[in-house]
Amino acid sequence: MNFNVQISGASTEIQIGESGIVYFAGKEEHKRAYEDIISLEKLSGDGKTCRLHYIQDHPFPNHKLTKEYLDITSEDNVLRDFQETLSKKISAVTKRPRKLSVFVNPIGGKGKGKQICDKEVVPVLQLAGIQTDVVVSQRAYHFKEITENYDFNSVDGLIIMGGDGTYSEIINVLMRKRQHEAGVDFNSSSSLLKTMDFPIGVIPTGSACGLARLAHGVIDVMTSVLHIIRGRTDHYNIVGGFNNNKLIGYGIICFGYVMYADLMYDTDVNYRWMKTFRYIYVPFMHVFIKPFREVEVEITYEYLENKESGDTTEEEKANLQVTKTKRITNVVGVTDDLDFEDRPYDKQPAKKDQFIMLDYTVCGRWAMAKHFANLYQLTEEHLDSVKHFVNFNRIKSVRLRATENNDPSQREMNLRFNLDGESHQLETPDVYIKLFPRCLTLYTSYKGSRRWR
Ligand SMILES: Nc1ncnc2c1ncn2[C@@H]1O[C@H](COP(=O)(O)OP(=O)(O)OP(=O)(O)O)[C@@H](O)[C@H]1O
Repeated sequence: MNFNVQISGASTEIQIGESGIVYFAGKEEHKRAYEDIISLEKLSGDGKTCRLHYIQDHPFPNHKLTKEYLDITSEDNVLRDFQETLSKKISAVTKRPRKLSVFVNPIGGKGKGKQICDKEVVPVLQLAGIQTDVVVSQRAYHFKEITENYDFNSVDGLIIMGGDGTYSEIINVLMRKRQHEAGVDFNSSSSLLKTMDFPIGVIPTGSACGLARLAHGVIDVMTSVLHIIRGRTDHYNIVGGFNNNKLIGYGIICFGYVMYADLMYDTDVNYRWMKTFRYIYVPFMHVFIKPFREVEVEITYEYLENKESGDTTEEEKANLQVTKTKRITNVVGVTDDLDFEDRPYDKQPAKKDQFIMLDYTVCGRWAMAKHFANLYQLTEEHLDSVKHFVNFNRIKSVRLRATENNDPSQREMNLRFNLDGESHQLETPDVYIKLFPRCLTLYTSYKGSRRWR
């Protein structure tokens, strides 16, 4: 089926294909997939001018998606038929959600979450024919309560607007609910978790939005909205933190122990009075002023079984677990097997179900500061250069147990553990972190490298 229209005053034909439309604008042929067509909006009262809103991909280097438009004129009945045909194709060919709940943290980041929701998010979703139910939190941890009680059966998915703290708070409730409904004992680290199929869209309006970057390759509100409109989904890892045979929580982006946990605790509790200046002062204090705290731990890394070989012996399996006792100053882990910046993306090995963890032994202050500055880029070359104090592993679980050979006055501190920026107090200084691969479903069509910058 074809439609005769004018684009920029020139007559042309829009062809309706299986997966998208094809038309000429000037001498150039354009193809637009149905998932990239936001809508055809009527511009003039007589119905003879319409605006085709569509999604434009900018894959490299910024990975952004932008919202563009094209004005089309024709007879009103032609444009009406074209509009109807497009709507039917979009419903039939794409997985565009029909209704979404939008949970907004109004104080995250620069405190603009609600304005961004009203001005940039909801209008574009409406243009794409997606209904929304906007819920704004009134206080800290309000989303825990809201998520417990909200009827998610009435929507196709959930959008979360905020930072990692908000994503983590809500996803933790949803993951527990999902396991509870399926009769899975989530407090047992050996339970096989049920994947959370209910799709979530993350829109970055907080100060740290690692999950949005991982899912979309960029921190950009419009890019996230347009990924949601495309309706495609992908699976992401989570880690479970366990202590004393209980689940502490699920981590969606990172975890930390010793320096990282102390630093986050100071930011949250001891130096909150400094307001935003604490985000500069507390890291500075931990790297340049406070003595590095050493904790002796028994640390058990569990490596991924070599699936390719198929016939792994019992001895080889046992060797996939390595236990060491060492004095560490810091532990930082992320939920994914991130890509290295200095390795071309197409040369990266296929993604495996494992996560990256760094543990540190004592080093000089400048070495640590330089390392943190370089870590942001995550290059193999850099990690090779700091091997003398940073131990890098790709693992599927880790157990960290502070031994009895530690200063008793630091016992309380050794009970601090951090998941996604949230401070937790352990009951015993013994934490087990396990990867649950691809348990989270996020709206995204991004296929590029997974990085933290
Ligand atoms: N209306 C609210 N008032 C106060 N706190 C809230 C409100 N809504 C959510 N919160 C809390 O805000 C915290 C931080 O949110 P989030 O991480 O999304 O934003 P952020 O700007 O990245 O935060 P942070 O400054 O902690 O990095 C969450 O723990 C959440 O419980």
